[in-house]
Amino acid sequence: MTTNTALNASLGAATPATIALRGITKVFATDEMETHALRGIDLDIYTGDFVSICGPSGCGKSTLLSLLGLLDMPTSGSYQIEGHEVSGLSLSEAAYIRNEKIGFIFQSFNLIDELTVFDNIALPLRYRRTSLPKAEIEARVQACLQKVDMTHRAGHRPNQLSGGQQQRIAIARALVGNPALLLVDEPTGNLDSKNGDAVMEMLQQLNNDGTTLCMVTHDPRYADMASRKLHLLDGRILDADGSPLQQHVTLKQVAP
Ligand SMILES: Nc1ncnc2c1ncn2[C@@H]1O[C@H](COP(=O)(O)OP(=O)(O)OP(=O)(O)O)[C@@H](O)[C@H]1O
Repeated sequence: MTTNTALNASLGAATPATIALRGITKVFATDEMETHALRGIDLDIYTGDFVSICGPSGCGKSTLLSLLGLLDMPTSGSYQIEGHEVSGLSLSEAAYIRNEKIGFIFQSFNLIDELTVFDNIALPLRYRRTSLPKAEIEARVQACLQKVDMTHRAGHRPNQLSGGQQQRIAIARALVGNPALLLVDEPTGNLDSKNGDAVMEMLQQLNNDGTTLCMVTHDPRYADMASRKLHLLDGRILDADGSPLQQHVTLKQVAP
């Protein structure tokens, strides 16, 4: 612990949020119309949180996840990751931060069938600006394969695996870069209930072990597994569940 950290801890100072959104809006404009997909989102996510995002079709869930993942930029507002403003980054800077800080798990597993399971998981590390030694890549991939209990399938191709197994490989790929935030979009959408439950148990375990998660889901059972539930309607956060356990997640209702 550094001197400053120790001092802050002893003074009970608030830890800065890993993710801090302030007044985030997103407008999609065409010649004919403007769609206000997000209308002022304030949200703090701290290390170790598990946040779920629910809401009806078209309320802005995917848009919010895209902004959090730096796949798109807000129309206005501030977005900080670990204290660094990222809302105005160029495409290449955004790609760099995304690869270093954020892991993605999608409904469709988005694995590459031409590569082995091992190489799929190693891919984010191979795209890093600073290349890692081969031995470190090997060690990290093996550790992630172990986490998802898929070591025995390292040499297989994704299309030789079941859907549940493919999602576990996608989870390993998302984890391999030690992301500050794991963004999860309908992780069980392509799975039967047994495999869906197994994937959710795995995500819950990762969160118990310290991984920070933000997940979009339509399934209320899975949303309830989160430590904090966000409800979106028409581009606004409606309410928080008020759980006393997670008071460090700050949600604000934003006036129209
Ligand atoms: N690229 C785009 N261009 C124009 N409008 C868009 C674009 N992407 C999203 N929208 C609009 O923004 C609003 C929010 O869309 P978004 O995909 O975030 O909703 P969602 O809550 O994820 O919906 P679903 O649950 O159906 O996936 C919708 O009205 C949608 O039509």
